[in-house]
Amino acid sequence: MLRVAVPNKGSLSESATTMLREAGYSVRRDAKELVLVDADNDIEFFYLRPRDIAVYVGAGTLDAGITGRDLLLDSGVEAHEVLPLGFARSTFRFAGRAGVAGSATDLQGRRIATSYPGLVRHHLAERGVEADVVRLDGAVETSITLGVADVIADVVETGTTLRNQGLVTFGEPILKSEGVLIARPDPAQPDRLEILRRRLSGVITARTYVMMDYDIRVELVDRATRITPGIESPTVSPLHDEQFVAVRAMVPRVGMNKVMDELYGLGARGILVTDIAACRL
Ligand SMILES: Nc1ncnc2c1ncn2[C@@H]1O[C@H](COP(=O)(O)OP(=O)(O)OP(=O)(O)O)[C@@H](O)[C@H]1O
Ligand SMILES: O=P(O)(O)OC[C@H]1O[C@H](OP(=O)(O)OP(=O)(O)O)[C@H](O)[C@@H]1O
Ligand SMILES: [Mg+2]
Repeated sequence: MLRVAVPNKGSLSESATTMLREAGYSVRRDAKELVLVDADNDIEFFYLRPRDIAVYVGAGTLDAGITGRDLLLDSGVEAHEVLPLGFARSTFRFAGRAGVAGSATDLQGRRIATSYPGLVRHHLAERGVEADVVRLDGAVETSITLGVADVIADVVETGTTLRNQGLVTFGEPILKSEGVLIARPDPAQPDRLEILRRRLSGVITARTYVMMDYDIRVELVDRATRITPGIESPTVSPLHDEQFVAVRAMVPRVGMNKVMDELYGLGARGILVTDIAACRL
């Protein structure tokens, strides 16, 4: 049985659970449930604190887990990203009062508050900067007002929290993060892990693409399929009226209306879009 860690709280939790449900796995119904066996799929889920997940996977106690890229790198454990999952997207950045610093190299001897000391120390060490890293659990943005730090390094999504504290980012982003599936470099059950990876990847594809169908005159089918090339190649089927064919192709959800406009302009009719419930490419 594959043993997999799932975030039980925070920004990753709901999206991770939704993705597992869409991938056909059982998910817990009660937030007090910490372990869930999905016997049908030969998998056992452990609901853990997001920060602890990389630790369990790195130690080999669990085969795989869903966590944030920033949390994985901060932990410094020997586990690697198997699949980026596209949710809980954020950047990890330095911030402070306007003008306090322009880049990481201005931070020599300064106090930096963060919940990700491993990530920050590594970033500074790479640049030969020695600074005083102050580890805090959260609400890091307040630490400057309260006088325990000169700058912070924290997760930024919309930037609202920073703005509310009168802070601005500076320097290059330290990291771009999102939810990721992680595993040991030499997983104990590679075949089972691959099934999990493929199922989650299928959910991402099903969310990213729609299925588009339309009818087009035979002589225009080459031009039409250049607009909708599909993944491998579009399906072209004969119609009862031999002057027309039906075309079916996967199209990126983003921009699908533009594609429909172009097809209609070319003469396609009966253009239909349907959601993809699940897929394996
Ligand atoms: N506002 C946010 N937008 C997107 N991702 C976020 C945000 N805040 C945290 N994250 C991501 O969530 C993960 C952190 O997990 P954590 O449990 O600390 O989440 P959290 O939302 O900060 O939880 P908590 O409510 O306990 O503070 C990291 O991968 C981080 O990048
Ligand atoms: O750029 P924004 O959209 O404002 O989001 C970023 C904020 O969200 C997270 O905080 P969270 O709410 O998890 O609180 P925490 O600091 O206690 O973890 C993160 O630590 C930032 O503070
Ligand atoms: Mg938080």
